[in-house]
Amino acid sequence: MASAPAAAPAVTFQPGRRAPLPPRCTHSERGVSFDPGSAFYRSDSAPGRDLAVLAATLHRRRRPDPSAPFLCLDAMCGSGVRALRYLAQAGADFVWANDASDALHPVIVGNLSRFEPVPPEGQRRWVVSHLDATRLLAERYLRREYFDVIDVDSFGSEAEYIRAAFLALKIGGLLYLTSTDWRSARGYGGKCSLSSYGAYVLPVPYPNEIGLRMLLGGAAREAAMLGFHIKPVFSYYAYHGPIFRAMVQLCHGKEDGISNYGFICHCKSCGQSQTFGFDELGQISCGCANRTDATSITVVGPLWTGPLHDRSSITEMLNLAVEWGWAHTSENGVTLEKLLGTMIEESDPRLPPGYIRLDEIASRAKVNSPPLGTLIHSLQKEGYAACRSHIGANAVKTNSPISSCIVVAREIRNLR
Ligand SMILES: C[S@@+](CC[C@H](N)C(=O)[O-])C[C@H]1O[C@@H](n2cnc3c(N)ncnc32)[C@H](O)[C@@H]1O
Repeated sequence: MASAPAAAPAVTFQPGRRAPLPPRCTHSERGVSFDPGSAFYRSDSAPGRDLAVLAATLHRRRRPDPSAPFLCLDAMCGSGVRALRYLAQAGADFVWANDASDALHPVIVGNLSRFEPVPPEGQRRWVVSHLDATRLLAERYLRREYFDVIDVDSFGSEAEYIRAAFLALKIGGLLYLTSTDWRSARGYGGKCSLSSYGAYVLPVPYPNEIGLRMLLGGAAREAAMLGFHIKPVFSYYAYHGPIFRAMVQLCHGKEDGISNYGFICHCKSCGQSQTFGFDELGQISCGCANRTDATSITVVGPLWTGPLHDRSSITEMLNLAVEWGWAHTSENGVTLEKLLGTMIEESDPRLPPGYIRLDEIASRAKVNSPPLGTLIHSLQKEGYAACRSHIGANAVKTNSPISSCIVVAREIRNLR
């Protein structure tokens, strides 16, 4: 067991008084019961927590020294549901649950007490604190207490917490980031995204993928400044909210990460998107057969231009979800089998960033929207990579030119 952090405030029991009674169980996620009380809690976010637990569990099993204590830090824990799930489901040996609001203390302690009612002195499996997340993370770093998994589930932008979180993370550890800052992430005002994320973003037809790529780009930049690079485990856009989430692994060496940090160019004329590195900035153009000029091209970035997910990790997460009986059940309308299955397809290295919406294909082809499954199948028969996007419901991810999508859409129309 790693030393239980010395400065931990919070889990105190006054002599002669009982420990806080666990609150009533009003909620349950994958068999773990808790009560959100007055904390901010969204049941819609349960799939995002499922993904975190699956990835954390696999990370615990895969570590070079699996006998070392597995330490998690939930920097903005709300009710403590994630901390509880990291303990109860991901097999964490120790969890630090923090939330700036001390009014949530009885809620968090009550929920974690369910897992271990009274932590024996010196063997605490969990502590609760009420500090600003950046201060907590910086203090852990200064005390050389590093964590295997750090979870930053912020309101709005996550950008200000990333560096402190990386400092408190073990090399090879996982950082789970959340942003609900959808206005700047989607490009509603390039200057807004520039000040928040250091990326100039204007609207393109796949704004929610851009939001994920900005999140990853910020993490890549901060990691590189500290001498590391990131590997995305998964990136997840949730429609409710909307919410952008990404889990990244902190890896040795900075060069690899920066090779996936650049610009995306979208051509309004032909509908295609391409990536460009910093050394290609002067050559940005579409080169499509349509007549293009500067006004037909939108350039966004710098942001993450590499893969959104690690295919082997996602595949193992799906296998684990099947093993645990989580894959086919859904309490919130999202089935992990479908979500992770789509993410596996999205990980095809032949696929460029972005997706093409069916209504855009239909409008260019001057036909009704083709059925998505039929379109994907037809494009694959033509030799293209094509799949659904978990980010855009009525959209296809493909390396085919939009002109081929138009031809295929017309063929489908003629067959009907
Ligand atoms: C989105 S909620 C967390 C929800 C929780 N993680 C869950 O999965 O149910 C964000 C929480 O962060 C807390 N918070 C906001 N700013 C903070 C900060 N700077 N440091 C620590 N906690 C903060 C809020 O009190 C709130 O409970």
